[in-house]
Amino acid sequence: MSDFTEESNEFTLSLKDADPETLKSILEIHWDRICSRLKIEVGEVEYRTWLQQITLGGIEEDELTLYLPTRFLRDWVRSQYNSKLNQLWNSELSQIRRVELALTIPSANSEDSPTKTEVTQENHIASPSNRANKDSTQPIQERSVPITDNKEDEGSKLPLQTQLDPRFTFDNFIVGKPNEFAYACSRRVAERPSSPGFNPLFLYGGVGLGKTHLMHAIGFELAQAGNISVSYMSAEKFMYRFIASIRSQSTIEFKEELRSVDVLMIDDLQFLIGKDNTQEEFFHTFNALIDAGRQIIVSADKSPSDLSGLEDRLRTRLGCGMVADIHATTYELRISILEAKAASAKVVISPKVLEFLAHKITTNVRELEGALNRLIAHANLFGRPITLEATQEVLHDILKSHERRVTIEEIQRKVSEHCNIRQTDMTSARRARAVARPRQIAMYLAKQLTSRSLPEIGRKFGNRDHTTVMHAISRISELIEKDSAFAEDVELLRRMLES
Ligand SMILES: Nc1ncnc2c1ncn2[C@@H]1O[C@H](COP(=O)(O)OP(=O)(O)OP(=O)(O)O)[C@@H](O)[C@H]1O
Repeated sequence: MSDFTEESNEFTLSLKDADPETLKSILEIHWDRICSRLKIEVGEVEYRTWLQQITLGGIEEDELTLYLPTRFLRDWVRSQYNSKLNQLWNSELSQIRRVELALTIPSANSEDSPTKTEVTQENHIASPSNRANKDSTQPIQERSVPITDNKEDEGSKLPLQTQLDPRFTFDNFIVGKPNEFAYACSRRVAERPSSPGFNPLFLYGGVGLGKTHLMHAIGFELAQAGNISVSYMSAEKFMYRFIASIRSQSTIEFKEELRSVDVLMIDDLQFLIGKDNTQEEFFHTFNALIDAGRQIIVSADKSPSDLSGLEDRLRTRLGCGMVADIHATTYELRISILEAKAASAKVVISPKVLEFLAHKITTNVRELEGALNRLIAHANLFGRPITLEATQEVLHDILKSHERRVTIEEIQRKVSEHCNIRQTDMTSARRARAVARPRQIAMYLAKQLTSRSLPEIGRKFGNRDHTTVMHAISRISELIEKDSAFAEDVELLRRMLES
């Protein structure tokens, strides 16, 4: 960092003279700052959908390369964010005059083969999000990322700024079994902050299930109610600001500012695990606010009692108010969320596509939303209807990461459920069409989705001969050819099983 002059926000060292390691660090620092700005400018959801997957490449003369994992993403980023990326890079480093967007894994003969000399492993730098995971256990003093995300030191930037995302309101939060309790508690706090029993409000649950959304919704509701000062920040931001205030000798102002708010919201508290000094500071702030009758809202990925690594006294106090968990989404909730989001984007998407997405992307709502946004953008960009085929093509990379091995038993169960027959009929001797046809479908899918041989499949279906399996496969293939409704049904089953 010695060759970085903070005042001029420019590197005294010429980029072309820098050794690869230094060059890498310089670009990483700037990329971190650009990403922070992009997040604010385009919003968290847009950022995660389109820009998070960008990785930093090398630089040649005045041209910097950024990589994207798929052609579609690259084209989209090129069409929507090219000038923004050029402008941000140029304002960060005036020596960069052009940003080139390329595909991550260039094949030797592809039209996307990089022409730059710098496309080497050595110069291929992970995106800040990837690196953040790796670095999360590193103490702040050892980080190479600057603790400010602006030219000014954060510590001298008080008063605190609250960045609430206007899209995260109660109105567009879809309520279902897994989140109804957390939603009700959040509503209650928004209506009557600092009520006994609800202070602090501790929201917890897995990644991307709506904790931040609910916190912002509470913040908006309270801010709209009038004279209430609300401060929202991630635990990470809290730490950066705290450390920056130490550096700029403005800790007293920082503390006073924090303690003057009516409502303090700290997101992703688990980040403070292992950061003892920041935890201590947070503990004092927490006590001062609660004692003064102010409302505190905290989110984390685990309940207070499971947040091992946080000091006991802090965990105990965090659990003293209302602790509300958000469970993993159910299929029904995912469908409702997709329907609501498609409706608000004023796009008609067939129920089959929504069902497919809800079956396939089960981990978190952020991913589900990102997938839907991508589909909508694709449909708008190319004027093509959103069919199941288009969905699979456009979401290729997302779907791939959700792929898993399917067993013959799962196939039998899913097909039985779908066709309304008993699972035992998959292995029974019954030959009535109502059971024989689903059994044939299951055999066909077993051949498609598993690596089992025909005799093995036969054995799993009540010790049938391999010729019976062969007959089933050819019969189903024939029907798929002839009957498009039947083909669609089998296709839906296949995609559900792959989810
Ligand atoms: N029930 C819901 N209704 C509508 N949108 C939702 C719902 N749950 C989550 N989302 C959306 O999913 C995205 C991710 O939610 P959010 O950022 O609140 O998750 P989180 O639990 O805070 O995740 P993290 O653990 O990563 O901080 C947001 O865009 C949010 O609007």
